[in-house]
Order: sequence, then C-alpha cells, then structure tokens
Amino acid sequence: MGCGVSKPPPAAADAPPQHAEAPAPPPPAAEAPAPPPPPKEPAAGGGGQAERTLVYVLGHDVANTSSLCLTLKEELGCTVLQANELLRREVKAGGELGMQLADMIKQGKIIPPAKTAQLILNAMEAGEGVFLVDGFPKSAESLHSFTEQVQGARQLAIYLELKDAELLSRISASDSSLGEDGAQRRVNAFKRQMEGLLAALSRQGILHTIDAAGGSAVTRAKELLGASPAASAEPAADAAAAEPALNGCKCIFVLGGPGSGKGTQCQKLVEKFQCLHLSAGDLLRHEVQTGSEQGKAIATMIKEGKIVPAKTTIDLLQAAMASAPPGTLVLIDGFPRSLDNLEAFEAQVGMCEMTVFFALSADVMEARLLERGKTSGRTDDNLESIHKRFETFNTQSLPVLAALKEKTRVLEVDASASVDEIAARVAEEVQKLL
Ligand SMILES: Nc1ncnc2c1ncn2[C@@H]1O[C@H](COP(=O)(O)OP(=O)(O)O)[C@@H](O)[C@H]1O
Ligand SMILES: O=c1ccn([C@@H]2O[C@H](COP(=O)(O)OP(=O)(O)O)[C@@H](O)[C@H]2O)c(=O)[nH]1
Repeated sequence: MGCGVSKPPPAAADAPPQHAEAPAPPPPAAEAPAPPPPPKEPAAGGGGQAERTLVYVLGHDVANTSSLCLTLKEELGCTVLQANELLRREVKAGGELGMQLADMIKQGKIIPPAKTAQLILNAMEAGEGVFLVDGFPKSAESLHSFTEQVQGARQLAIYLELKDAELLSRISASDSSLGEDGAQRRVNAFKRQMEGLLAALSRQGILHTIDAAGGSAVTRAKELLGASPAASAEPAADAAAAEPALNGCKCIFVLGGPGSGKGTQCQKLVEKFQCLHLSAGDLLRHEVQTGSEQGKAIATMIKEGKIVPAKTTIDLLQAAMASAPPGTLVLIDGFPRSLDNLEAFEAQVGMCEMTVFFALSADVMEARLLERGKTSGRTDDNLESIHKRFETFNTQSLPVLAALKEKTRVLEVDASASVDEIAARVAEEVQKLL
C-alpha cells in the first residue's frame, strides 16, 4: 500500500530546485503516484547480490553531495549514479521510457520516483561494488518503494548535514535573488522534505550523518565505506554470523557522556554480579601502550576526542569476549559511541540485551573529569580534550541512544545521584536479566 502514495510537494517557490527527481526545475505538481515498474531483472535483489552496496548520498546541493561522490569515485572506484543525469541520458536515448520522461518534463510534471528508481536499478545491473546514489530518494515514500526493489543489496545512507545558519548562508550565496526571506523559506522547505526520509533511514539503522562544513567529510565518508560492514567487500559477517559471535553471552551497553560514571558503575556491578566488564576506552588505551602503529593512531584520536574506527574497537571487544563462558553477562562500557559503531557491532557480534544510560549535565561531567584528571594520567582529561569529547558525544554518540530506544530496553538513570543510589537502581534492573 505504501508505494507511490501521492504526497503534496512543498510550495513550488520554496522547493529546493537542486537535485530534483526530474531534470527540469520541478513545477508545482504532485509526486506522481505511479506504481513502481518492475526492474527488468531483479537488479540488485534476489540471491547472490550481496557484493552490491548501495549508498544514498543525501543532502542539499549546497552541501556538495556531487563533489563528495566524485571524490569517492576517484579515490575508491565507486560507481556514481546521479539521478538527474540518468534521467537526462534516458531522455537523450529516445526509447519508450525516455519519450515518456521527455513528455512529462515538457508538461512540467515531476517524474515519479519509481521511474528514477527503475533507472538506478537498471544501471546497477551492469556491475558490482559500491554504488553511490546522488540525488535520490527525496522522500520516505520514494525510499520505501525503492528499497522494496533492491532487497539483497547492502544499503547505507550518508547525509551531508549543514547546520541551519550555514545552510542559510550557502543558499543565499548560491542565489542572491532570493533575499533573506526566500532563502529562509528554502531552508525550511528542505528541512521539511528531509525530515521523514531521515527518520525512515534512521529507523532502518543505516543513516550516517556527516558534518558537511567540518572539512573532514571525505575522510569520514571513506572511513564509513571502508570500515562499515555494510560496505565491506566481504559479504559474510552479518545476521548469520551474529549469533555465534556473541558466544551465548548477554551484553549490556553502558553509555553516557564522558565522566558520567560508566566505569564507576560497572565496577559496582562487577562487585555484585558475576559479570565481565569490558571498557572500550581501556582496551584502546591498552592498544596504545603496545606502541604499535595502530596504537599511535588511536592515541591521537583519543586526545582529539574522536571515535576510533568501529572495526578496531569491535575486534578488541570480540577478542576479550572470546574466552567468556556461554551465558556470561558482559558489560560493554563506553561503546557504541556512534551509529556506525552500533551498526557494525550488530553485524559483527550481535545485539545487546539492554542499555544503561547515565544522564548528566555537561557542567558536572566537566568538573568530575577535571578532578579525575589530577590523578588519572589520561591524555584526554584536560579542558581542551574534554570539550572535544563533549562535541563528539553530542553529535555522534547521543543519536545512538535514540536508535537503541527503538531496538532494546534502555534504562536511563540520573547520574547526579550518589554512587550507591545509582548502583542500587541499576542493579535492580540488571537482576531481571539473570
Ligand atoms: N555518582 C557520582 N558522584 C560523584 N562522583 C562520581 C560519581 N560517579 C563517578 N564519579 C567520579 O567521576 C569521575 C568520572 O567517573 P567515571 O566512572 O570514570 O566516568 P566515565 O567512565 O563515564 O568516564 C571519577 O573520578 C569518579 O570517581
Ligand atoms: O568505543 C570507543 C570507546 C572509546 N573511544 C575513544 O576513547 C576515548 C575515551 O573513552 P572512555 O570510554 O575511556 O572515556 P569517557 O570519554 O567515556 O570518559 C574516547 O573519547 C574515544 O576517543 C573510542 O573511540 N571508541
């Protein structure tokens, strides 16, 4: 039922003209409710297609999605499927579909997303590897009708995000005729348009948001494509491998901001229950101490408050879990710290039983960390690193909490209470798992 549902577009004057699902600037017409035509062959669907990875590269044009795609094409050899370009080519080829499209464009109609979807699927038929889809989908409905047809292909979405003020200033600069109000309306329309789509991708657990203005978008995207199991060339380790990797253990994610008391409370749980405490941060710091090349890279990331690539941390966690007897309760402290971490852990290891989240204000966390820094010897317990860690926590780690709430039980605890009060509250819940 969900396919091709007609949805009124935003007022034409406000609609972002870039990346339209038609080659011509979209006039005021509905996203037409055409039934999705079947792909010629099960393009990316069906069996044996796991080596195809589909990456939706999303964002406003002023966030430079196309340029990111081109860089990734050059550096990683991905195939770029630019929605407008595919439509243009089809029109030029002059076949039956091309003529239909040309007609729609002439009449000022918006091309039904199902048609764009079909062109993308057809283009994917020819090859394998990583396909970057630029400029599609534009709505949750388009995504839905499309993903139904690409079952079997691994999917991932990269959203090049710009904060409101930056988006506004770039849109204003890209079209000075808009004026302040016009540019603001464009920003609002774009955000409305993206809202449902991003929520749908997030629910699927495949959304990765990258700060388009931060200067490290390419690095981050490459990291995602390289480190994410979704983009890995190896089709193996996902659902089928997930159960054995857990080894019969039950995992609890122990999360919260830096200095919120994760380590302290894990210690309390270890005293009370038979459980294995794995601090991701400690495992990484241990790796640093080995002096390996990897350790050196990790040391820099820790000082900068950055998140170490998922695979590195998960391999360490998995190795530490390997010898635990089946049924062991494992406290995974300080991981996952990003949606990518979560997704990769689920694929490589499995799902946790529950999550404990310690909520605490930044002021209190800062004070605790500065106090801890007097004796911890940690390279990141200083004001500069602490602020970077807070930024990473707010932008990358907090979305994990929302994602976990959709998937597992989350116990949110006020971490400003005393150590013993918190410990009692947590123990009460953990007891229920045993
Ligand atoms: N409930 C609490 N009240 C006051 N101080 C606390 C509490 N919990 C932990 N601390 C102190 O705060 C600092 C950070 O706690 P820690 O458990 O190391 O946090 P995290 O592992 O989340 O970084 C430590 O010095 C710890 O002793
Ligand atoms: O899964 C993890 C856990 C930790 N870290 C890094 O290790 C640092 C310290 O993490 P830890 O959990 O020890 O301390 P917290 O910041 O929670 O006090 C983080 O800032 C990250 O740089 C990481 O990259 N991935």
